[in-house]
Amino acid sequence: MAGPRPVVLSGPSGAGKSTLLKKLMKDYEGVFGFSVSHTTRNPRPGEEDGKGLNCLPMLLGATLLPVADVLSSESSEDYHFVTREKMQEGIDKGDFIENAEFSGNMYGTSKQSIEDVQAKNLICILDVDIQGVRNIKKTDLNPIYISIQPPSMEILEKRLRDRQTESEESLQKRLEAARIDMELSKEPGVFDLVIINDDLDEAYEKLKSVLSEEIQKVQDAKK
Ligand SMILES: Nc1ncnc2c1ncn2[C@@H]1O[C@H](COP(=O)(O)OP(=O)(O)OP(=O)(O)O)[C@@H](O)[C@H]1O
Ligand SMILES: Nc1nc2c(ncn2[C@@H]2O[C@H](COP(=O)(O)O)[C@@H](O)[C@H]2O)c(=O)[nH]1
Repeated sequence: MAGPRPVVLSGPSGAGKSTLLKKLMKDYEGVFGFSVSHTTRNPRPGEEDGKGLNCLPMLLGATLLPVADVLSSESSEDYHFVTREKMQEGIDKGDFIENAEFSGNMYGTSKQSIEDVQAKNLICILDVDIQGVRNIKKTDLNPIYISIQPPSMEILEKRLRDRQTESEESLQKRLEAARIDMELSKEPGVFDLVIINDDLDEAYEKLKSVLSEEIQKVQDAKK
């Protein structure tokens, strides 16, 4: 039997992808698994190497962190943090389904990260930029494509500044990429759904609604 369809979440940095994802994974434990990407960017405070929310029970078991502490952390979906050399080596070997340069760093989805989630029959979530969306469209992954967009550039900038994770240089690069992303997301047929993340609860309801069929499949399979 075919497993649940994967989900690609895309949209400008700071639009709220991780925030929505964190809620989803908390509300539907054992339904979703995060595809942990590789990146050459430096870890932010609190980010751990190789941690995805699908690893939450293991993480809690290993470190006895209270669930609330883990779920309230800014980073819900950390990366495999690697050097450029290591990343390029993996790309050359064909280990990645897609990879891209974003804001001065390399990012990529390894085939292994998707297989790890799909082996557990979970809905595999990929958080990728617009280049990732384009490249995944050339594969046979067949995900549901969802774009999370901010209400405006001004609000996006405020959210990114308030998050306090970026240097001014990185912030400016992300805003530039956001302008392109916001234009491309308007192209018909690129995304199955574009959600404007203004009111968080409303955006979350829309996200849950578009995923309800796949959620049901996983829940039924567990019965
Ligand atoms: N609807 C909302 N209203 C107000 N603030 C929000 C909303 N959604 C998210 N935020 C805040 O905006 C900031 C950016 O959100 P988040 O980190 O989830 O973005 P992101 O799309 O995952 O970014 P990145 O791609 O850089 O990881 C966070 O500090 C978050 O708390
Ligand atoms: N093409 C890919 N894009 C990715 C991947 N993992 C994350 N991303 C995107 O990068 C930016 C910045 O992320 P941040 O964690 O540094 O804020 C964001 O838009 C993500 O969607 C990936 O594997 N491939």
